[in-house]
Amino acid sequence: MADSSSSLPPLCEKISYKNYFLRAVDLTILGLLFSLLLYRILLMNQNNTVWVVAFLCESCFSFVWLLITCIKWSPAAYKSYPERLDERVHDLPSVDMFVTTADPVREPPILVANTLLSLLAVNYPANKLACYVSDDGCSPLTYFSLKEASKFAKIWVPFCKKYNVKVRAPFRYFLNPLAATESSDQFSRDWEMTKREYEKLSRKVEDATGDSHWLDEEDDFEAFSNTKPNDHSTIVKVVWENKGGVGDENEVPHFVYISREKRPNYLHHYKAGAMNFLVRVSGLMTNAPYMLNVDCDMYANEADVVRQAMCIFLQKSINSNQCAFVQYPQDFYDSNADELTVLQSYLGQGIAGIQGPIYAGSGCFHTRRVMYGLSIDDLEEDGTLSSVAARKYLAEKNLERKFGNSKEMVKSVVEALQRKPNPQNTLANFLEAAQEVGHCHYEYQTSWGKTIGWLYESTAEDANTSIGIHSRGWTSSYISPEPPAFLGAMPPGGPDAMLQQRRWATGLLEVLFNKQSPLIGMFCRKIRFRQSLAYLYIFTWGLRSIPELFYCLLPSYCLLHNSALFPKGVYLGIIVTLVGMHCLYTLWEFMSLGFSVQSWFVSQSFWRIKTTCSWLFSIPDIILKLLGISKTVFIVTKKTMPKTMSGSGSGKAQREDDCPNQDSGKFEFDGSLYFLPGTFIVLVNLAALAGCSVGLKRLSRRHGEGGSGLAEACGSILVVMLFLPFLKGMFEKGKYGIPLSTISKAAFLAVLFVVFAL
Ligand SMILES: O=c1ccn([C@@H]2O[C@H](COP(=O)(O)OP(=O)(O)O[C@H]3O[C@H](CO)[C@@H](O)[C@H](O)[C@H]3O)[C@@H](O)[C@H]2O)c(=O)[nH]1
Ligand SMILES: [Mn+2]
Repeated sequence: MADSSSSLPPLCEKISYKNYFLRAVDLTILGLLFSLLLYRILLMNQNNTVWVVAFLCESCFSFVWLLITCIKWSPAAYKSYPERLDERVHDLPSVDMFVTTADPVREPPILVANTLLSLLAVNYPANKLACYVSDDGCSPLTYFSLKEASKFAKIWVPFCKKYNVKVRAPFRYFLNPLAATESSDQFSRDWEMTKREYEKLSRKVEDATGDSHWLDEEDDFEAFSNTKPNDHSTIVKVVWENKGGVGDENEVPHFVYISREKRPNYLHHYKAGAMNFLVRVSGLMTNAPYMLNVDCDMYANEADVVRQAMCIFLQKSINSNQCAFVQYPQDFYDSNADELTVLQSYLGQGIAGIQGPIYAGSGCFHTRRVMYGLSIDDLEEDGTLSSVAARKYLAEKNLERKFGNSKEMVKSVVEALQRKPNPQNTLANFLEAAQEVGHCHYEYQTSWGKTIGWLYESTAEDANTSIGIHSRGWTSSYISPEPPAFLGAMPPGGPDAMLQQRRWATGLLEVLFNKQSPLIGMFCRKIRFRQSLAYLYIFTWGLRSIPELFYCLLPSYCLLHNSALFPKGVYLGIIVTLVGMHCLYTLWEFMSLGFSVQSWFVSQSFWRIKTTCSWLFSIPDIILKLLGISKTVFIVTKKTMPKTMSGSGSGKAQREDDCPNQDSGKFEFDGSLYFLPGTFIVLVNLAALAGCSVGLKRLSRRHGEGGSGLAEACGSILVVMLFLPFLKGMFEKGKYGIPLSTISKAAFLAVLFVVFAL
């Protein structure tokens, strides 16, 4: 498809950055950590258990830093040139786009509708696109909203394409007032009309939310009567079919709504199960070679997203046949995830320089054939199936056993594996087959979720599927365009964020202990060694809660017990330099991406809070799962439609300025157990500091005799500063205040701790 003559400029370039200064900084920090460990070993027999505990914690931190240094060593990213695509590629490949939603209350249907509209309107021939929305909530309201949205799409899509609108999610676009200067009469008329129509759509959805009369009035909703989210038959609705489309500007791509069968006693595998159903239905209907998937809140913020990804897949010179997926970073329109953005930017680029970024669950283009289980060795140079692979995959018996007992499905898999272009079909012809592949028992004893499609056995289906792909030898690519390609929402600091972090940490630990574990793959699979280390870094997030928790308690324990935590004399310099360098380094990372000092501080604090308060719970979760006592669950994160956005801009500025949040950085609390460890840490450190200011004389007298001193007191102050949201929370009321019950439990534990330490 792509013209490979080398005289033409490339569709994309891989940019590798080698920064020797940063490498030196990473190594210096590592060196300091190792000298600290050495110092502890040398003085081990003169000191007590605290010394050993500190040594163990610091060994964990050093190991993590060693992993980080390896990951960041040779960062890379891709730059694509979508404007060159048309002259180079005569026949663009088709792309199936998937959106998953699961709960009409936690995921407002108007938000899902906006994501859908942004995808339907991307800059790509409409006859090459199809959008499938999977609704695990089986909600007539979601269906109604999406159906109305698809009617509005007939106005919205041509409007976006005619005026080359930048942001194609209407709720975002219409926040900017019409600029009087640059608009023609025709444009303002169209703009006003489109805005009115969007407002009508929003109102309809809002009205329908409170009232379900319309449900009984239309036959179309019959499929939803007497259904429960966890008990209903498969629903497949071809809402809009782009019949005989030629890809012109006024066309709207196909749009199909699906909801797989659910029964109370069946495992449904949450999002991974939904994704596999999406793969099957789209395989039957359109069978595009590439599949984009986004979470329901992550709208396309850049009209060229599909074209940019295709630049990577179609560029011959960069081993495009080996690239399994193209991942865009997850960016957010609220400022609740600055720390995640920074982490993605540095670690993401680092991993991109090894074997390729980790699939993050949203904003990713996958290759259908790879999802059907192919390994890198199954392909010839030119991308066709090798004869061995053809025998292995295309035998009818094998196909049915692996992909399930549907003739149509097997046929579509064969076509996909052989890269046969799909003939233009009428989507409605496949309704029956689509119903069949949505049955609860369809996947029974097949390879779905085991080696094919999105993999089960972890609530972090993204990382789980990702390591599966890299273990089969594939690479992946990372593009981070400006403005960001997709924007979504993150919950603010509080119970929802804790819940989400716990699910991530538990899900990642599940992969560490399943058969995909990087610990096994490192030696016997086609995954690169440093790539395994990158996975190891992420999968061990949950385990890090233990040393972090201990380290937050150590300064206070030492103050109370009057024993030394940190080295004495000139050796104290090791700790001081370490802390200082780490602060400056992370601060630089934040500021060079355009974030403020305050955002850096809030993130440092949030990182401590999430490890000790949320990730900590992933440990009992995983133990209970490994013992077979309980299963892990996927609780959907609550998403809210932002109301207070205005102005325009790009990139980082666009994210923050548009979302002025007076309470940003303010932590929310409730009575859940998540907030007990944090409150306990603050109380214990306050008690130690209070004790030490009362007994200051004792402190200074003992100084130099191996007891605690100023360094331990500073350590304690630092911990309290990092847990500042908790300190504030003790004096606040309402959702910003820590409930009395949590404070009393923490106080009780703190008293025990003090008595134990004295
Ligand atoms: O049973 C379920 C549960 C969830 N979802 C969908 O999965 C997506 C992600 O769920 P969300 O609650 O937004 O989770 P987050 O923690 O915000 O998502 C991150 O983490 C998940 C793994 O834990 C990944 O699947 C996501 O892509 C990634 O953005 C949403 O579109 C949901 O509708 C389903 O379709 N079915
Ligand atoms: Mn989300």
